[in-house]
Amino acid sequence: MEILDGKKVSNEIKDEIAIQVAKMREKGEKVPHLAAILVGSDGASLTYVGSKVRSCEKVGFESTLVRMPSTTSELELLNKIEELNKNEDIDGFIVQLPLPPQIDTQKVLLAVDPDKDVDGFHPMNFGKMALDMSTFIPATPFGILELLERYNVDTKGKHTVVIGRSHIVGRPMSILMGRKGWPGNSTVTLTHSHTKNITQIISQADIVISALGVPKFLKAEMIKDDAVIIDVGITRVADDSCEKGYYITGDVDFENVSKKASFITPVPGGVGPMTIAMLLKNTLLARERHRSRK
Ligand SMILES: Nc1nc(=O)c2c([nH]1)NC[C@@H]1CN(c3ccc(C(=O)N[C@@H](CCC(=O)O)C(=O)O)cc3)C=[N+]21
Repeated sequence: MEILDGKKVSNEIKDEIAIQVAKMREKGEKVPHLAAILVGSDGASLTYVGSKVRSCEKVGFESTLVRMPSTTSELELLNKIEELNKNEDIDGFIVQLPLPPQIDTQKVLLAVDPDKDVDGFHPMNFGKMALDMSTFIPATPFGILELLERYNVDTKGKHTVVIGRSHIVGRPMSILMGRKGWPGNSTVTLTHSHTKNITQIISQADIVISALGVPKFLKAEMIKDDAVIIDVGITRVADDSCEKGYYITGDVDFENVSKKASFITPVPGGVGPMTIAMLLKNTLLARERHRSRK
């Protein structure tokens, strides 16, 4: 069994990006600028936005964090998005999800200029991704493809079962694994809460991508020998004996499943750090596009 080490690969990617940014600086070029809007102060969002800002500093990007109170109205947020859309110094920005209930998430994601949508959530980018991948691929699916590629995981003709059909992971992942090319050319089953006989379907999978958010949902007896396991689930479990007062766990019962799998991503240290690294890659792409237009 081989660990798909997201922490190691994300650091390699950040080192590669840092070298590119240093060259831009030497040539006196503008360096990439990533902004994030955080509405409210949800613990997990603060952690993730924090690591995004720290990663920007590590690779030499400019970064801007816009904090807005959890009482922010939809109109106030839409106005802020319009401001960032127009701000030529900002190459890409994200609106950290989830948003408070008074704000319509779909409306917000549609308001982001697709040209700055480094999350790849805008329908325009989703459509292009499905066509020819010529644009921002959502960071988590992009990170999974990168891991499969770096570890040379065979996906051609394999049966991939995606568990969970979220807009930001499950649905794009099912399209990307079924596309022409590698990693891809896989036969994909997208499962969800209405899927019948889900355990029977999972038992046939060569590759399982679990993006459910249900701790230890995937048990060893559910998968076949040598399956490739990608754990996207990241759930915080309160535990006072832990330093941070919680520990995080994935959808996969890692200890037992790893005894049967051929490849497996750990949580933490797997898909999570890759999400950050690929967001930086998308921001670099945005900068290169803006520079070539000048
Ligand atoms: N507009 C938007 N874009 C996102 O990409 C986005 C989002 N909203 N909302 C939430 C999800 C989740 N997400 C993660 C990023 C990093 C880790 C990560 O670095 N996890 C570490 C552990 C971090 C910890 O200690 O909790 C790991 O898995 O090793 C996890 C999850 C990005 N998301």
